[in-house]
Amino acid sequence: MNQSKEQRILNFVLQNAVRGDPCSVLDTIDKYCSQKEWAMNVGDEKGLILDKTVEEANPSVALELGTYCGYSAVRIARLLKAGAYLLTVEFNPEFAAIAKQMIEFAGVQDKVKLLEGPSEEIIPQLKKKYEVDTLDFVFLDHWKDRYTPDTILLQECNLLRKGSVLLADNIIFPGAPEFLNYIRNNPHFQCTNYPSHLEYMKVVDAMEKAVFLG
Ligand SMILES: Nc1ncnc2c1ncn2CCCCCNC(=O)c1cc(-c2ccc(F)cc2)cc(O)c1O
Ligand SMILES: [Mg+2]
Repeated sequence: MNQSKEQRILNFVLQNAVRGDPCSVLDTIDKYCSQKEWAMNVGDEKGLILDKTVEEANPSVALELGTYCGYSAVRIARLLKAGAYLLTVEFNPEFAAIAKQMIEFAGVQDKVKLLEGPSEEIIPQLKKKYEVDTLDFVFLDHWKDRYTPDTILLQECNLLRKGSVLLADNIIFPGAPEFLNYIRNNPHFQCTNYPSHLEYMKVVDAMEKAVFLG
């Protein structure tokens, strides 16, 4: 059976990146996806915005919705302080299997917990099953029409605290207009827009940061 694109990306990393070196894994994925096959990793340009937001938040507990091949999980985990960890949620079992191998090859597996399933099922389990108190940082990069319901669900489950930082990908392309309207008109969030481009393309995109005010 011929390989999936995600399997080809992983194989290119296994053959060309340096095991245990997260930056080499990120650079190798970016090289493959900009030169050979486009894929929906956050990429190098928006990745810099993600880096700065994570460094500023300096989270003890981070959540990612939408793991895909693990590019942003590696990107976030490499910046986490000792004892801090990332929970990343992936709906698609094939993607989750690829991401698991990518995260292990990069050597960040001790900082990352990969949870398989739909976000709407996993989020309500975070406190009891995964022993989360509150989330310091949340990266939204899954189905764009899940950004709003899952942000509401995070609040309903008391998973946000004063100062929790949300960062959403693809605000312009593919777009999350309903989320933008919700979050920018919500007095409990302080929003900042970061103009950028769609990964590996000249197409305009943006990220939106939303700090929970309690
Ligand atoms: N735990 C969970 N719960 C619910 N859904 C879940 C999930 N875990 C995963 N998913 C399912 C999300 C599948 C991927 C989401 N991301 C995207 O759909 C996405 C698409 C593009 C794109 C751009 C231009 C194009 F021409 C085509 C596509 C770019 C991006 O940066 C994207 O993040
Ligand atoms: Mg994205």
